[in-house]
Amino acid sequence: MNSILCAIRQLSVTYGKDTTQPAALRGVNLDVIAGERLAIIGESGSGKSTLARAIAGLLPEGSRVEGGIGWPSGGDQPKPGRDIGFIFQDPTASLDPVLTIGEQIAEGACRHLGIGWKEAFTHALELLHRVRIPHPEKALKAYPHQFSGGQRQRIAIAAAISARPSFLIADEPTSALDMVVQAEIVSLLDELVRETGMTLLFITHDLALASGFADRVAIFEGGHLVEQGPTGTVLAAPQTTYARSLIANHLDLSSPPLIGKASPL
Ligand SMILES: Nc1ncnc2c1ncn2[C@@H]1O[C@H](COP(=O)(O)OP(=O)(O)OP(=O)(O)O)[C@@H](O)[C@H]1O
Repeated sequence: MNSILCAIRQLSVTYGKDTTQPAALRGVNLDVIAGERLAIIGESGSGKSTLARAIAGLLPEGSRVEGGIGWPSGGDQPKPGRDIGFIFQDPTASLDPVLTIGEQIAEGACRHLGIGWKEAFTHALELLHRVRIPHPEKALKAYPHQFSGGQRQRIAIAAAISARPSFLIADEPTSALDMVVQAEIVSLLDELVRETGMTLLFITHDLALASGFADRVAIFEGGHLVEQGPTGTVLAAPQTTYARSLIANHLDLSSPPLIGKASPL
């Protein structure tokens, strides 16, 4: 049986000092299993990004946290950038416009893998090949504005995995991209995770997208985790009204999964 990478227990998060502010997450209990692909699904404001930030230790100062997040395999809270790679919705915001692509990808490797810049640039070049950026040697010296949105997200993925994290969190990584590019990015992530054995937490509001590759889904509504289970089971026999309505909406739209696996939708 696979081991638990991250054990979330009775986790509640409230932003800011205002005690009248409703909690963004309330009493969440969830295990992330090492090596799995777990999709976090819910509509806007349901607390998905808050969960991701809490796991990565990236909540803003002043956030009130109750309950806890444990890492049963031992050691300290994993470090973002080194142990946890993070991919954001908007690659333009996550890449620095004044640094070359090579510098941005090499930086993580240099800082966390204990290698020098020269070796880190070789590593960056390999990663650019791996995420299939055309003319990688040229791309190393180029700047983010010289690439399309989909290519920028590939570069952001290369930067996120540069320090060889064992846990990758992708927070709506495809929502700023068109459908075809979305499918390419999802299949790239799927491939990278399969090759490296990384654990993937994939946040999306798109159930059809998640159904194509996630092993398990966890559905959030209003800060509560309302349902979780193997993807096929939740889709075939949802237990809550909310999950049923999410699935029904997709059935109405006949929205196909974007990649791979047989779709129960
Ligand atoms: N930095 C912040 N300060 C104050 N409130 C916040 C902050 N970030 C999020 N919130 C609030 O917390 C709640 C949950 O937000 P969160 O971003 O986690 O939801 P989400 O499901 O990821 O939404 P989306 O899909 O739109 O990104 C929302 O009500 C949001 O307004």
